[in-house]
Amino acid sequence: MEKRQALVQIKDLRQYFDIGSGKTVHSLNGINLDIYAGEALGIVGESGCGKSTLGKEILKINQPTNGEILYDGKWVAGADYRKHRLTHKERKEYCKKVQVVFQDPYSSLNPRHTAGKAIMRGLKEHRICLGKEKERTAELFRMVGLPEEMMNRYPHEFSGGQRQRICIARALAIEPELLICDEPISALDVSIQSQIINLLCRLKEELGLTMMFISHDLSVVRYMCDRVAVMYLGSIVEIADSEEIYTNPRHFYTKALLSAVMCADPDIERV
Ligand SMILES: Nc1ncnc2c1ncn2[C@@H]1O[C@H](COP(=O)(O)OP(=O)(O)OP(=O)(O)O)[C@@H](O)[C@H]1O
Repeated sequence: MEKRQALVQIKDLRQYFDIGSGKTVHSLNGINLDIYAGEALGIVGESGCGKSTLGKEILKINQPTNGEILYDGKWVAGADYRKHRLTHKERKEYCKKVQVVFQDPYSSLNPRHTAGKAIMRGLKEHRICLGKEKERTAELFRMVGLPEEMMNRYPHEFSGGQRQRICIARALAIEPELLICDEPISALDVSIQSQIINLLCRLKEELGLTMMFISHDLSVVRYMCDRVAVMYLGSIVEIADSEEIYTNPRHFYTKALLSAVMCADPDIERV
């Protein structure tokens, strides 16, 4: 069978942070990972194992210490950035293809901008629906389950769940191919977490999105994702289809994660 090319190819990615006094944090220790078009890939692992750092590498927020990231077969990020330098246009095109929804919807929104403006800015920046930004914003509001009349409200006038819906609409406004969701429900009230999960599942299907879903909530990942990568101390220790991971975990850390909550071994030196 012909091997399909991944949408995102991550090759030997390392991220070391110099934190002063001669100390270095090894956040990513040689990640090799493929993300396929149309799939929902879960990234799980306990706090501090490098999940968000991995997302930030794909978003080009961090500059990797080693390794590279290819998107659609083309270099987009890596340690060797001098050799591959992206033009402004290429960088902008890439940023359009990959969008993010962060954990805290409140700090993700500018308190001085109405929800409508937050979305219209992105449309204007990327010249999407030129001249019809307002109509498109209203459509995006409806798409995420908010009445369009709410466009003129400010972030503090929304509930946490509604704010996260605005952040999702803002990300989708740019018409991304890959949506990185970094703990999108962990700051929300338990009662509305499932609403946001259902919304993300529906939008993924409707829009044919590829999704990277970062979470420490294993049940949510099982529900949402086709495949799951388990991270431990900056490395991926196991990756498999969701059901396989949950019914037949192979790595000791995956088993531990599933059976209970386990602390990282304090004897393993990270710093
Ligand atoms: N810019 C930075 N400078 C220094 N250290 C950093 C930086 N970013 C991340 N780290 C460190 O890298 C490690 C991994 O952090 P990361 O945020 O990726 O973990 P995580 O798995 O997403 O955790 P959580 O689930 O709590 O969000 C942590 O030890 C963190 O302190």
